[in-house]
Amino acid sequence: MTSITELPPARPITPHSILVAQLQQTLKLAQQQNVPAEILDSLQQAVQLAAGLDPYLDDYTTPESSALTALAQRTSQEDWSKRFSDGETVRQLEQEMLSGHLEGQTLKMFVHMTKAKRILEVGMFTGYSALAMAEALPSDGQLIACEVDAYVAQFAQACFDTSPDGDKIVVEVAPALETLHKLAASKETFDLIFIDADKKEYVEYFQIILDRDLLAPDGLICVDNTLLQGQVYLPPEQRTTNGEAIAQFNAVVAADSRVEQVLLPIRDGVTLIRRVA
Ligand SMILES: C[S@@+](CC[C@H](N)C(=O)[O-])C[C@H]1O[C@@H](n2cnc3c(N)ncnc32)[C@H](O)[C@@H]1O
Repeated sequence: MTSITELPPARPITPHSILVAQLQQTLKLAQQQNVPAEILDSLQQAVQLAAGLDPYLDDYTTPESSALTALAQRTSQEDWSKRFSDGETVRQLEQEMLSGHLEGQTLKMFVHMTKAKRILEVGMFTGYSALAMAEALPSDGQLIACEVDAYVAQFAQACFDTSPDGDKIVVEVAPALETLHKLAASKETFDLIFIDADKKEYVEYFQIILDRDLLAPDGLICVDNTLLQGQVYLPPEQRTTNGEAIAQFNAVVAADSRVEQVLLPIRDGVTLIRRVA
C-alpha cells in the first residue's frame, strides 16, 4: 500500500483571501472577548460576505478540463521544499504559484476574444496557465513558454504529453530575458503575452516586449500578481522586495504613453495592457 504524504494546504496569497483569513481571525478573537452582540453580528456578516466570494466565482465559472485538474493535483502533491533542499529546483517553488481555475478560465477567454494564434508565456511553473491558454488556441496555434527551472519544465512537459492540447506548447528552458532577446532577434511576434516570472524583472520584460516589437499589432499583454497580496497599496514600509518591484512596475506602465492598461482584481491582480502608439 502506498502512503500519501500529507502536505500543507495552499495558504492565502491574494488580497481577498488574506482579508478573509484576517476577518475570520478577528471574529474568533471577538468571540473569546466580551464583545457586544451587535459588533459580533456585524463581524459575522462581514466574514460571510467576504468568504463566500471565491467559492461562488469558482462555482459559476466553466469548470476546468480534466487535464488541468490532474496538473493542479500533481502540483499540490509535490513536496516543493524537499525538491529545493535536494537541489532539484534552482529556487524554492510552491504550489501557490499555480494560477488556477478562475485565472486559467479568464486567460482562456482572452485567447478566444483576441483570436490569438501565437502566445508567449514568461514564467510557466508546472504549466497550468500555459495549458489553459493552449486549450483555447486553434489546432495550428502555438504557445512558447519561458521557464528557467529544468525540473518544473520537465514536470510540466510530462503533464502536456498526456493532454490533447499539450503539443501546441514549446518550452524554452533558460532565463526569460535571454529567451525574449532571442525571440526578438528572430523577429518573432505574439498576439498575447502573459507575464508571470520574476517580479523584479517585470519592468525589463515589459520594455523588451515594447522596444523590440515582440507584441503583434493589436496584441494584448496580461500581467499577473499586479496587486501582490495588496502590498502595492499598503504603506510602502510593509512591502517585500517583490511588493516594491510590482509597485514600481505599475508606476512604469501607468507613465508609459505607448500603452493603455486596466488593473483587474482577479486573484492576485491581472493587468491588461495594449499598445496605442
Ligand atoms: C508564478 S510561477 C508561474 C505560474 C504559472 N504561470 C501558472 O499560472 O501556473 C513563476 C515561474 O517563473 C519561473 N521564473 C522565475 N524567474 C524566472 C526567469 N528569470 N526566467 C524564467 N523563468 C523564471 C519560476 O521558476 C516559476 O516557475
